[in-house]
Amino acid sequence: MEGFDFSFLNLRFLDVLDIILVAFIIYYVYNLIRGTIALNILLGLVIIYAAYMMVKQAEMRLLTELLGGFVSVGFIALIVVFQQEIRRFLLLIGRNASLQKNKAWWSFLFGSKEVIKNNSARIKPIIDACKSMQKSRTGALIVFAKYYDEQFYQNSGEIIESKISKRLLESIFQKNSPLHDGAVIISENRIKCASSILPLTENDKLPPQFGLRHRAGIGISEMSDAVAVIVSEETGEISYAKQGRVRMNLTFTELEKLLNKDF
Ligand SMILES: Nc1ncnc2c1ncn2[C@@H]1O[C@H](COP(=O)(O)OP(=O)(O)OP(=O)(O)O)[C@@H](O)[C@H]1O
Repeated sequence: MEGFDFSFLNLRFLDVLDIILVAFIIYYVYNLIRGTIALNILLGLVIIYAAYMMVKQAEMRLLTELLGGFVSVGFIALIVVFQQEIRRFLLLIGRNASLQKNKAWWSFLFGSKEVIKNNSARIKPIIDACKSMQKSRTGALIVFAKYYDEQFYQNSGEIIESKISKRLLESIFQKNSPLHDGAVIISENRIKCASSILPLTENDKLPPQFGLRHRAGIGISEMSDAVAVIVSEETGEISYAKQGRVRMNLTFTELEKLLNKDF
């Protein structure tokens, strides 16, 4: 029996590598936009492109002309529509490279146990503040930004530039405080600013009890490399938003683990 003839494929090692790298990029981009509104937009664009290819094959001239118009400006449209995702993608690549370097040096100099101890010391005041705000049903939105875009965050907020402290966090979010509305932004191990107004997510599949605070936390995690911790004023529940996805009803052990990983 004759076998299949694959000689027409004429694959070189570099072609295989090429395919693996493209698959890796597609997987990475999919992971980045999974669960966000960007995935729907991307699907829309893929459908338009597939329709264009079909009408072109079928030689339907009017439709080809019409859809061709979209496709020819496709690259620019992609940049405009996915401006925030591209920005997040580039930030992640850049930040990951430098963070990995720092972590490696830190472990080399002080050993990995020291890293964990150091992280716990940083995170403890935040966890303690969340515990106390949960108890007193004080709503809070705390954003941990790996890259601190000063202009963006401070536009609407008040500059704080302070060491992270439980009492400071509690006082900011206290209902009578003039700074309690909006988000506190933590970056580079400091409370950078408070009362920051963030972009709201447009995700329409969120639980109905999610109001503006949750939407703002999820929104910032969609458009940047930041993660957000949300303490609900209504229920005291702790939620955690990362890359546009949200984990609800966290215990403090879970919150500590997540912050240890991401912050
Ligand atoms: N764009 C925004 N950026 C940051 N914070 C915001 C924004 N919009 C609203 N907030 C904050 O959310 C608060 C209103 O929260 P809302 O009750 O709508 O949220 P929620 O998600 O239902 O949370 P909760 O469970 O705490 O009620 C405002 O007082 C303000 O502090």
